[in-house]
Amino acid sequence: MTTTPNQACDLILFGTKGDLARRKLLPALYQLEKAGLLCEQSQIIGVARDELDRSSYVELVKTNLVRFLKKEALDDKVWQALAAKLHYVQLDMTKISDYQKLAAVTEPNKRITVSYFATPPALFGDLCRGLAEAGLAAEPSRVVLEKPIGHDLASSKVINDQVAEYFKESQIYRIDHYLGKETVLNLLALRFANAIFASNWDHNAIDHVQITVAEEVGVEGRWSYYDDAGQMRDMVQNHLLQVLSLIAMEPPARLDADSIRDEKLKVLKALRKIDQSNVQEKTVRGQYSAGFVAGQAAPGYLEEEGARPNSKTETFVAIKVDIDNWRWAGVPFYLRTGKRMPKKHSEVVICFKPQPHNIFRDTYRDLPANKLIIRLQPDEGVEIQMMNKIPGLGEHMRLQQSKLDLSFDETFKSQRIADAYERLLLEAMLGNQYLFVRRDEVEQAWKWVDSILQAWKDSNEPPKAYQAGSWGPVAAISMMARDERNWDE
Ligand SMILES: NC(=O)C1=CN([C@@H]2O[C@H](COP(=O)(O)OP(=O)(O)OC[C@H]3O[C@@H](n4cnc5c(N)ncnc54)[C@H](OP(=O)(O)O)[C@@H]3O)[C@@H](O)[C@H]2O)C=CC1
Ligand SMILES: O=C1O[C@H](COP(=O)(O)O)[C@@H](O)[C@H](O)[C@H]1O
Repeated sequence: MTTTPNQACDLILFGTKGDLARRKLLPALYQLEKAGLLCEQSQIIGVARDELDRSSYVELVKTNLVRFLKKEALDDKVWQALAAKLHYVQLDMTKISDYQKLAAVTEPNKRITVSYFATPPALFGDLCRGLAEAGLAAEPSRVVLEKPIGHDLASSKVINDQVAEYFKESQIYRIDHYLGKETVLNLLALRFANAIFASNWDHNAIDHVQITVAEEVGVEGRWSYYDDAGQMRDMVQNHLLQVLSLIAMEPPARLDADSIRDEKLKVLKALRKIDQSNVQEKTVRGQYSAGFVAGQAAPGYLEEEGARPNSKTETFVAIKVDIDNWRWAGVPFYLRTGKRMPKKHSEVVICFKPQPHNIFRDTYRDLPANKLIIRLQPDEGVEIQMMNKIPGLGEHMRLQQSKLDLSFDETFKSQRIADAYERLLLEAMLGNQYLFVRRDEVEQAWKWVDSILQAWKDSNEPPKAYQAGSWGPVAAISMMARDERNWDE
């Protein structure tokens, strides 16, 4: 796998004035420049509808960077190097003839064209056709597609077909930004570079798994997009199922894109169907009402800016997932994700089975089982909860639950944790597909999710209310309690 920026690219940022480009992509490119990871000959070509000359675009990018570079001032030397790579092309993405304008700045014989679609997916078909007509679709050019790839299986197939008309699968990079997160990538290291876990990673040793992705934010001014999507499409169909797949997959033969993606796909195919017959037992959907988050009053979902009264869109989902294969027989994976929860907090908890025989039973009737806690964000790290003897004479074997805590901050002090988009942009420019999602994965995930969405629709039940600043509806706690378990908090 290549790890140095030895390929010169024409990186075309379609939607360069949009929210994603401003908040994430341009700051990520700045960080790559700062780390010396952009090839000197590369160009970054912003594309939008507005008439702008190059210097106005450069100024605009600078203003954005000053605003969105977290906790750091713009370094003039880095900025100059980045600014030298910037170009701007005005075009209407729905007008195929407009794409010829790209010919003035791109040079596919000299640099690999990497087109990043930071636009609504409804434009992907036009974008592909436009690029093809401008001679920018032939190999080795690549396209990077932002989520959502569709609204359900059928619409996702339409988008994938439109793209496939002009680009081969090996040219297509579907973003799931969770795959670019340091801690999500570390799941591969944790599982496959440590024999201690490899031999304990199945139904013999593990009782159940919990995956929590809690967000403190609400819908952040995106009500109309979000109301159409809901937390299931926005977070579960992509991010949570990708994390679940990495936790549950069989060891891939190699660290290459298709070896990993083949194994993830097998997990997705093994997910037990949830439909009308079991949706009540296996899922909880919630919607936040007004409350307090981090000490601040927070409006309910229906009082957010742009809200439509009576919306039944869910902002919280909990699901008990069964994976019908040999490794995970009888080991439920509990997923939960929601907006306006008490804090931003994402973790995977591997809850091991208790000891088969308790020699401390005279003093400790139930010994707490071991837990492996993988903190995805913030406060990234890995923790093992285990029992220890409290040092001391006299008293007979007093035990205490203690933890081995590997905090990334502490352990890798001098290492900055890169934002997911930095890694993903870099890998796309280098041509490494292993952190991007293959078409069959996306479609399999939709197939599973569609069945739940249909069952919810058929049941016509409104989502259960939970107060902003809480951990979701009581029903999510009851779902665990029915199995005599509880969420790790
Ligand atoms: N924002 C985020 O945090 C995330 C976004 N995404 C996805 O990324 C994509 C972009 O999102 P976001 O940046 O928020 O969206 P925005 O609406 O903020 O930006 C979309 C951009 O596309 C441009 N555009 C739309 N139609 C045309 C057209 N016909 N011709 C030329 N330009 C056009 C818009 O230009 P103009 O300025 O002229 O309107 C705008 O700059 C979406 O698919 C979204 O779901 C995914 C994850 C997170
Ligand atoms: O894709 C999305 O992700 C964000 C959460 O991302 P994170 O990196 O902050 O965990 C979510 O807020 C957004 O609604 C969704 O579209």
